[in-house]
Amino acid sequence: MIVGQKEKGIFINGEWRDSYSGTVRAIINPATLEKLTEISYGGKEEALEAVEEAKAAFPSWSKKTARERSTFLYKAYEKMLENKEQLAQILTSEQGKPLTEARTEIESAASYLLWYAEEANRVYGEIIPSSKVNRRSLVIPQAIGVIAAITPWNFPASMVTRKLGPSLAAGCTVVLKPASQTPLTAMAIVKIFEEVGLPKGVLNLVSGDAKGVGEALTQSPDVRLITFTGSTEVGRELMKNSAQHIKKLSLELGGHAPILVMDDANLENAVDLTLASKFRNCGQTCICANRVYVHREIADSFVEKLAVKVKSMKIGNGIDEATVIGPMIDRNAVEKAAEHVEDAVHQGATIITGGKEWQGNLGGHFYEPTILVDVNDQMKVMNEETFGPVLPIETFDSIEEVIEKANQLPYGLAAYIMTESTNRVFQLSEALEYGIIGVNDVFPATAEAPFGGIKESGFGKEGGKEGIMEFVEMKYVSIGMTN
Ligand SMILES: NC(=O)C1=CN([C@@H]2O[C@H](COP(=O)(O)OP(=O)(O)OC[C@H]3O[C@@H](n4cnc5c(N)ncnc54)[C@H](O)[C@@H]3O)[C@@H](O)[C@H]2O)C=CC1
Ligand SMILES: O=C(O)[C@H](O)CS(=O)(=O)O
Repeated sequence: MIVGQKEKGIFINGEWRDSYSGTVRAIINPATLEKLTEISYGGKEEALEAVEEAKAAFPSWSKKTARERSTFLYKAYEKMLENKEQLAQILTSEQGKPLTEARTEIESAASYLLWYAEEANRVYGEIIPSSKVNRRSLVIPQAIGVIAAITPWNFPASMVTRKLGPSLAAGCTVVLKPASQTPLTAMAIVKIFEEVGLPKGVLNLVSGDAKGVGEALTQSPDVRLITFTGSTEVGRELMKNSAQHIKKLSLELGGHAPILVMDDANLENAVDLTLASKFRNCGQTCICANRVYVHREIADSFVEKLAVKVKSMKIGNGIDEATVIGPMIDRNAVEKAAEHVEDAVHQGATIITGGKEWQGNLGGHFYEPTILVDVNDQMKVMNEETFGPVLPIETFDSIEEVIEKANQLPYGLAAYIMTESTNRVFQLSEALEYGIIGVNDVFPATAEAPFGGIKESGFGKEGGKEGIMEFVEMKYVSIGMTN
């Protein structure tokens, strides 16, 4: 589904708006480079106005009962599923992922609204048994206030609802800034909340210049928390700029996930899971495998089986139901993947398959799915997040060696273990320095579980009972009893 010739990418206090400057931004299909539409595109001025309206809406929204807030989330959940196909078409058109993946993302995104429609009603306070006979001690949960949500282009639906679900459920009001490459999906989700009657000012959207909008959101004392998903570099900048007002943050940043294929792994399963992890969304996910360590004794068989499957994957326009590998988001992304391959080959790596831009006739940003062997730990692909369809495979001999290698980077988002040994499950899960561990599973993200990284992959949780507590202050009330 292609949207109209011009859309409004700014929604403030219940009104879709043009930008003050009249600026518009073209939204491009990464598979064909065709212009989908143009949207009004704001900046600092629009962001500050959105914060003002969110602040004005906060008292009434936060004073609604949890059940009342929950109802809006549940209705939005139902509407997302009713409009799944249209939302998936919009998502694929602007982001590029295969339609099959886009449909799955819409379902996943909706599940976060359902989960927090339920969790809204389970944010409990506490009465603490007092140590003094004439004092009562209470802890009461309260919404933090106005929050800013800044989201990336790789999951334009689920990254939005992972933040809207818990923040709205907690009673916060929101200013949302979607990625400039993929605003249409976020706009469609905001339209759903508008259709279910979310009060004006509770949810505001500002598509616009990242620096200007970012500056407004970090420097406004009225924004009490920024929830951000994106690169570690931008996360670092947001931390610095938020220090002035001691602003709370929740940061889902970059990753460099290792897959550890142990000698006792179910080999067929390990091959299938590695393929699925690495090449989902053309490798443009923060928790996809960025490197594989495979035990030396099974390495040749693992690489051979994997290569056969990689070579069979259909590359093309995501809107084509048969497509498995869609385009990358932009030219820079293709060049980063190519740079990692060129650097690895220069340092002695061997290309088993891929290793070049796809020469299809679609005109977009395509890179062939690539497997590298004979790699070493000095290569860029083994140290920098590739965020593309390139998989370096290194062998190891001992469990001690592979733990050391897996933990040697500053990232700590997700790691995966392929083993049939219960002992190894616990030995490795406890030794690996990551916020998320998948054991014979490479799709750990789910609404009922806390998703988040450690080290330079950020902090804070999205999903689970923990996810809503990011948006709640636990206030201690001490009451003296008069005799
Ligand atoms: N941990 C996670 O879940 C995810 C991490 N990432 C990481 O992000 C990178 C690629 O995704 P991108 O969207 O290009 O990341 P990015 O960090 O450049 O952009 C993410 C969002 O931040 C905004 N932004 C950029 N500079 C900003 C600033 N100075 N102030 C405020 N907002 C700003 C962008 O417009 C976008 O909305 C990769 O390194 C990837 O690993 C991306 C998606 C998910
Ligand atoms: O940003 C991402 O890569 C997502 O977090 C991946 S997932 O959690 O949706 O699987």
